[in-house]
Amino acid sequence: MSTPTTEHLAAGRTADVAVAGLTKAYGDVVAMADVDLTIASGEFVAVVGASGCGKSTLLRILAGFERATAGTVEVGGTAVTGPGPDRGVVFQDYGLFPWLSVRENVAYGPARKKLPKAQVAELADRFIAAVGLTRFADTYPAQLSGGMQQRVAIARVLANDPSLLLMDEPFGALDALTRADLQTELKRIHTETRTTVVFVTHSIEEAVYLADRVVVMTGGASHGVPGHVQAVVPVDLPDRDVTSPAFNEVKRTISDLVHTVAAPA
Ligand SMILES: Nc1ncnc2c1ncn2[C@@H]1O[C@H](COP(=O)(O)OP(=O)(O)OP(=O)(O)O)[C@@H](O)[C@H]1O
Repeated sequence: MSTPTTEHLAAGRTADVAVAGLTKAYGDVVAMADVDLTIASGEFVAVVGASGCGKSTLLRILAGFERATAGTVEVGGTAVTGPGPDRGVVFQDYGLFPWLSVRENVAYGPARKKLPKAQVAELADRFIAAVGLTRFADTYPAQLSGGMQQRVAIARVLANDPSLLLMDEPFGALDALTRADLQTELKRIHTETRTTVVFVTHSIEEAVYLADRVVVMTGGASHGVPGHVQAVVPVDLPDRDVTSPAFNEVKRTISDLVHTVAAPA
């Protein structure tokens, strides 16, 4: 695979996020209650927590796929009332169009915006290069490995120039080496674009490696207490050496918080 291009990845749009008093109930079950969270423009925030604590629910509400039962969500100062092109979403399953080539998948969003053809082609090529897939631009998703398909999914979302990138376990289905590669690339892309990122993961190590701050959620229906934010941990490390004592100290702090059992309401 070719080395990803670090040039020409111009800073994209970026937005702050304000979540206040967010509550989501499914019938009688309150999945998540009273979540407050502010994210600065350009920040990378990871969300961790045990299964069922409401991580994906929070992300889906930010994406506008679901409406909150109570509370408010603003992205870039505008209330979220549904999905919008200002927010790009990457899931664990790549969600590519199998009948389109890599280039056509990445060009899809810009083409729908009716940008001039040359600009669409330039955008597609730039983001395909950014994820290291230039040599594969004319191949189809079925011909690519899972890691390569997820690179295409990331390029496709970035080509739409979102101001907020929402990622739900995007590397969860990948083997450890591919996952590490994509983490490094995402970190580099974030450094270059400064797009605000909210990244849901089960891996505390991945969260500490990638994020400026880690939101720890606890609770959930099976705990008898709604999912909520237990703590927000800043990752104040000069580098992200996963073997360093400082890195492991932050991991331990977060792990202890994840396993905090909230008192039933
Ligand atoms: N469409 C739905 N209908 C009913 N309950 C739901 C629905 N979606 C989510 N829930 C419930 O809301 C709670 C939070 O779910 P959510 O998927 O957000 O948790 P999560 O932290 O992302 O879990 P996981 O780590 O397993 O993906 C769970 O108890 C879940 O059963």
